[in-house]
Amino acid sequence: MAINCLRGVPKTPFLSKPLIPPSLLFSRRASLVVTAAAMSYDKELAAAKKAAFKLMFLLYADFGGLSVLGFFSLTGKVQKALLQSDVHSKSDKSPVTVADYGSQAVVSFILEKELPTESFSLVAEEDSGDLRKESGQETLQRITKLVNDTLVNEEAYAIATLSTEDVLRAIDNGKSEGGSSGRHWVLDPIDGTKGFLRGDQYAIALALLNEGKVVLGVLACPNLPLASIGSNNQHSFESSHDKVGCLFFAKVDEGTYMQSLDGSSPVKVHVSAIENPEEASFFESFEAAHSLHDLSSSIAKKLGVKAPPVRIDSQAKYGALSRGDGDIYLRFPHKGYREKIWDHAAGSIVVTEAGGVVTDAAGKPLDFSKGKYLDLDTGIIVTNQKLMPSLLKAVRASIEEKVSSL
Ligand SMILES: Nc1ncnc2c1ncn2[C@@H]1O[C@H](COP(=O)(O)O)[C@@H](OP(=O)(O)O)[C@H]1O
Ligand SMILES: [Mg+2]
Ligand SMILES: [Mg+2]
Ligand SMILES: [Mg+2]
Repeated sequence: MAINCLRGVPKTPFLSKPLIPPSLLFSRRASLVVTAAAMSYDKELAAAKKAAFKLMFLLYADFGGLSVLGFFSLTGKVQKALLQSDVHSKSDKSPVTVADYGSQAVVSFILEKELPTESFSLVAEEDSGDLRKESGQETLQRITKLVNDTLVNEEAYAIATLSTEDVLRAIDNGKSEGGSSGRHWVLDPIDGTKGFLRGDQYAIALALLNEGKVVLGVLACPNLPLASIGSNNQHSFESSHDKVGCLFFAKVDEGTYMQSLDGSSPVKVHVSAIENPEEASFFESFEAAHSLHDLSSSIAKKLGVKAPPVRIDSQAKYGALSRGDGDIYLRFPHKGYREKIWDHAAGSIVVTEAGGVVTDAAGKPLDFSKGKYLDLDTGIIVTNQKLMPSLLKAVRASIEEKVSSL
């Protein structure tokens, strides 16, 4: 497997925390240390992974013929074809499917059930507006069936079949505005809906914010091969016979891990160690409407990157970068577009905990504390620590050139 990784599972953080020195006892700092030590986010991570794995099994394309999962393989394929045909248009003309709504309802429902003692705040992409209209009733029925089918084996939740009203409520849990205080879950139920519809890459992206900082992220990429997707490997993932389906997870200060669907142990992953830009490769959106491909080309050229861009959808780019499949991710939306936190929260912690750096085009860290939008300068750039200084220089020079040519 061409992945830069060490085998192993995360250590229990409690064991590695230092004892509090007596001089700090009863001080404000001591209480902060205690609070930090108490925040292992183990329960939260387990709940987030449970929801993401459930959706992966439901949505993934193929699993390389593993006999033990043969049943899932067949139903998954049929299920996915049905879900891909069920597409609607939102008010901003972007697509939304029964899978987007269903995934949001399932994640919202599982988090609430798994973490009953915590106050629950969720900032998520979809809302129930269109589903409450007369024209949305048929779609709502299909979403409700999908959610019930997904939760059917959850006897521990002691739930009867969910009604359409239960499903609408679960979707609307995602209406929180987020912000700089308290805890907020951030969810993109299907990131890269266009990739999902094409049979290419997409992700279920779930993160937890605490006091405005991302402290945990889970990125499920049902179509991402376990093997590296390097620059010479731009195939249709649907037709690949390699094993597909990767789940990345990260907690603050504990590194990033990748897990497959076959029940094997998580492996620790790292971003690439490449220092020479000539050997580097870069990722960008498949959709030219989502990122200025000409600006990325100009940056790559200035930097000396020789390989052609690897164009893939969704936060699978962050996942692939976190395991060293590529070295740089460039994202420059067209003028006027405002980035949303759910498009970057999970991906950014997956990359930073794997040793990478995520900033805006001015080199500032992304600020997730301002509500549902990211307030940033021009674009988002991601790479390893070694390449960042020269990348930032190339970004500045290319942007200046672009501005002076207008
Ligand atoms: N004009 C635009 N510019 C930049 N991003 C856009 C965009 N329109 C939509 N997007 C965002 O791009 C995301 C997909 O990113 P990528 O291009 O990396 O696949 C979409 O997520 P959803 O598919 O969850 O709606 C959407 O939030
Ligand atoms: Mg969308
Ligand atoms: Mg998205
Ligand atoms: Mg989405």
